[in-house]
Amino acid sequence: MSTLCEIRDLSVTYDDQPNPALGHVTLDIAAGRRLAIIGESGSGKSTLARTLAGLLPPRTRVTGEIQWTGGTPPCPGRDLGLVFQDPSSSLNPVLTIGEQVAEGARQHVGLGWKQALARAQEMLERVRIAQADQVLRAYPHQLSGGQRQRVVIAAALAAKPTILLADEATSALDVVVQAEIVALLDDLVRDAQMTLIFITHDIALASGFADRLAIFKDGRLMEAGPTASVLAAPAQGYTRTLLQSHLDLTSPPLVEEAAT
Ligand SMILES: Nc1ncnc2c1ncn2[C@@H]1O[C@H](COP(=O)(O)OP(=O)(O)OP(=O)(O)O)[C@@H](O)[C@H]1O
Repeated sequence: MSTLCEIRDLSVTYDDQPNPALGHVTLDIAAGRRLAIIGESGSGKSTLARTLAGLLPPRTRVTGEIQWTGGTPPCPGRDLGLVFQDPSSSLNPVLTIGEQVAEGARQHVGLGWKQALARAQEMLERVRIAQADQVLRAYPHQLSGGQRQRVVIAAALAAKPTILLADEATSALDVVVQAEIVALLDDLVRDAQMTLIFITHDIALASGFADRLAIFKDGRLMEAGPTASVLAAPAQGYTRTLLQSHLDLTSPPLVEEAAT
């Protein structure tokens, strides 16, 4: 298993803030695997995502190191596809779906419009949008929330990035659509052998498909490890609380001992 990136003692403090949003984070991200970054609101998950994508606001103070295999950080949109929580705000209401999905391939791969539109249709088919040829000509408001998020994923994949970073990508969707989108992401990254960084507050959702979990609280990495090890023997009381808060009479236990 090769390493995509080594994060060492990373601290990030926003310009107007006295305290760091992330403090002394050390974490390895394995290439071609699925890492879930888990934490409650304000724990620093999106800050980590922005740092990895090179999208922090100006004057943010960053200390520590991020070493990327290959030396240079990935270019967002080209090497690193981004999917955020709210598909409505990721899509431009006055551009067709085709234009928006094709844009990444045009801008980052240098395809002409005709080829980029063909790539867009291929991507819409890959994210299992029915009648992709017609959807190319549709506008975002003509689609459901789940379809819009599939479109955003298609746009993120249009330049064929090697990393997909999904920040609360399913949180705005209902539970059934959420499960479909997670299954889709899982299939897509397996097929293309991409690295998936899946950010969520939902440990149960993440545990279903991530290879590794990294648990954050108050800007600190509480623990990280293979999903099965973290579930079977959480090292931190906080992780145990997260796991136990997902146990109820209708869901199967995540922790073996909790079943007894
Ligand atoms: N642009 C910003 N300027 C100043 N402070 C910020 C900025 N973005 C985030 N913060 C602060 O940094 C801390 C971490 O926020 P972050 O968004 O990374 O957490 P999160 O775990 O992603 O939370 P959520 O799930 O609510 O998005 C919070 O205290 C937040 O208020």
